[in-house]
Amino acid sequence: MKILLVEDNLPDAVLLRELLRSDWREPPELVHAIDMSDALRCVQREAFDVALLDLSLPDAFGDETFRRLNRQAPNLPIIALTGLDDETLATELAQAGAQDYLVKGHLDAGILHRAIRYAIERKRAEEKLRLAATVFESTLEAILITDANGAIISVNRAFCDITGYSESDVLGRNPNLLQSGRHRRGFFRKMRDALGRKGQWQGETWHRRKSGEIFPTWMNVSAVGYANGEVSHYVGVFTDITDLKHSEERLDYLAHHDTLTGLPNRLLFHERLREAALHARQNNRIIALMFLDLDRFKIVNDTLGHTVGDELLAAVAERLRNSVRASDTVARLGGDEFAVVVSDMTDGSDIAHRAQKIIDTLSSAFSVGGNEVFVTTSIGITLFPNDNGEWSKMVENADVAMYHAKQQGRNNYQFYTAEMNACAYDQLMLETSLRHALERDEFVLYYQPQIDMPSGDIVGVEALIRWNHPELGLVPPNDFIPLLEVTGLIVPVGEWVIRTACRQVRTWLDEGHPPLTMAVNLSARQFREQNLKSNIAAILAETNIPANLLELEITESIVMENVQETVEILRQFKDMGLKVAIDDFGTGASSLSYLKSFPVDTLKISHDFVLNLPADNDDAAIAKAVITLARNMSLGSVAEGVETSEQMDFLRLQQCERMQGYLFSKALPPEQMAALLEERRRAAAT
Ligand SMILES: Nc1nc2c(ncn2[C@@H]2O[C@@H]3COP(=O)(O)O[C@H]4[C@@H](O)[C@H](n5cnc6c(=O)[nH]c(N)nc65)O[C@@H]4COP(=O)(O)O[C@H]3[C@H]2O)c(=O)[nH]1
Repeated sequence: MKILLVEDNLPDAVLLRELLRSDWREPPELVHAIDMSDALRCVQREAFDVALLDLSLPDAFGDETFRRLNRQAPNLPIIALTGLDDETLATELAQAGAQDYLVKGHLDAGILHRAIRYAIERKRAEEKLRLAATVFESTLEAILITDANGAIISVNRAFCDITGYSESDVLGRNPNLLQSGRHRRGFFRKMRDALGRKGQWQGETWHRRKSGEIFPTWMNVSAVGYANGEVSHYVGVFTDITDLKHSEERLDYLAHHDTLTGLPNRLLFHERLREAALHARQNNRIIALMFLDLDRFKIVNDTLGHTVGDELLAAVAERLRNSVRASDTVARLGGDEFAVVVSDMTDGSDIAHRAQKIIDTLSSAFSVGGNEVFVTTSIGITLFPNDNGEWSKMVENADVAMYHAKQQGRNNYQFYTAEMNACAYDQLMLETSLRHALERDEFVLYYQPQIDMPSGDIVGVEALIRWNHPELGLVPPNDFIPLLEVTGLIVPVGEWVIRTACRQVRTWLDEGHPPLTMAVNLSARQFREQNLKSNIAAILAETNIPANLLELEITESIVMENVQETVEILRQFKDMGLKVAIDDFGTGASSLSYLKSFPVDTLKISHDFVLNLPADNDDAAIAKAVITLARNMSLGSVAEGVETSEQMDFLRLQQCERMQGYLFSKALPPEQMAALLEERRRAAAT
């Protein structure tokens, strides 16, 4: 230990030196200064553990003596020495920072040693406190201290800066005034549990500033306890991590996206594909993966430069993004390779159509860097779960398929399996020619007579479409109606059917035949088409035929799809004066309670039930039930597919009102139907 003794009185100095040397295990090193100037020089030159300072020196007196030395050496513990026992001075000095006040006449070695030890200890403690206070105030982390009950007793400046609350706003209040309301239930319970168990909790929290703004923080809460383990305080320290979050989000975005096109990159693509496959498996859905490679990209890049190449890639990305549904993922896998994940499909029938759409979308010119550039694309397609049990195989399969597409002469798509390729090809061919069928006038309507029972008169006809394909010949409707539905072509074709059928009615009326009901089939899409009613109204006006001669046939399954909407549409038909028949009645699952609310006129018994009449008991029971039901509800009944006189007899016995089938006539082309009507007229006349 090194002590500075500042004493001008030599006998006092000798005495003090004696006292200091006695009883110490290791005698302290003593430096003696005889006045203030000497003392100031000493503290400037070297460091001391403590100073004993006489307050009456030749060049300084009283508290001024202390202040001067303290100013020069603020870290030095100073014990004042004086001959006076002056309480006022002692208090003044203690307030100014002196560690102790000793009266020279009353000193012994023990008192002196104790005073020195305490002075040094106290000074150290004071220093620590001062340091802690400085850290508390100057740190950039917000600090709040609560008592054991959670009432805030202190906050630092950073807390006020970050939260916008002043100290007086929060003193005595609970920290939950910072709560953002953004945490799930249980969050704060977990925090309390951790504090109870470990005395500490840290994690990300959302707080609310005084302004109401919510912000993220990284927070550390510690319980401060007494020796007996009881909690005395809680200390919360948090930093505002808004900026960090932004950079984190930015980094996350960069890690998952391609900077050039803004599309998901390979990493995110894999995540999305995995998610889509998982969802598909759980919900019995199908997903498709398309791999795309631009066919002539390298040439563009090499001849027009990388800047134009980059621009082209960005433009391709944009077109791709616009050609898929928002729920699908378009990703750039690198270079000129892109991928499309088509998710959530009930079947894969439409995927070839989508691939073709992408090819068409990319085939028009791109305007990049002042140039008109054309690119084509080769697409490889694979389906999950069809092609292979594992979704992880999809990338490999799509790659194989894409390679195959390249080999096939580029600008085309190929499925992973050969069967799908063949099927897609046929479908595409059919679809392409279907698109032209209407404008090329290849559709014709055939008419199948409906016979009234028991009179045997023709009271109506059902219009049945045929496609007169230049190479395939007469194509039956079941082969192309589904395709018309998928492509949306059913809407214009359906309109053509209604118009042609109504014109036919007009012609027959004009030719003097008795009015016949014209039954026309409506497909699901047509039935829910917004413009259907206005189109029908326009056609009726145009052909000038009464609405009740037009009977719209809708299958039972269509009717049951959206019952509420169905009732609404049927009511509108009714208001227009149209007739409505439920086709294939008994094959769907319509309940009687629904049937009552449907404003319909006729129930048609499906030929499936007529086929085995009267031998098949089940079919007989169904046919009988439908006819009885129709009669009880004052609806008409029509049996379809009547081929034999046994079938006819059975149905007639059940009082079926109308019949239709090969027994009477097949569906006939217009001229043959006209001839049949003419024949009937002549027969009636004779
Ligand atoms: N085995 C047998 N069959 C008979 C007999 N009598 C008639 N048929 C056939 O049974 C089908 C009756 O039409 P559908 O049940 O409405 O079933 C129709 C209808 O759902 C649909 N369809 C036909 N034309 C159109 C149309 O213009 N628009 C819409 N949306 N669908 C149509 O195509 C389906 C099939 O039509 P088609 O091939 O013309 O077949 C017709 C008809 O030719 C018979 O005695 N025995």
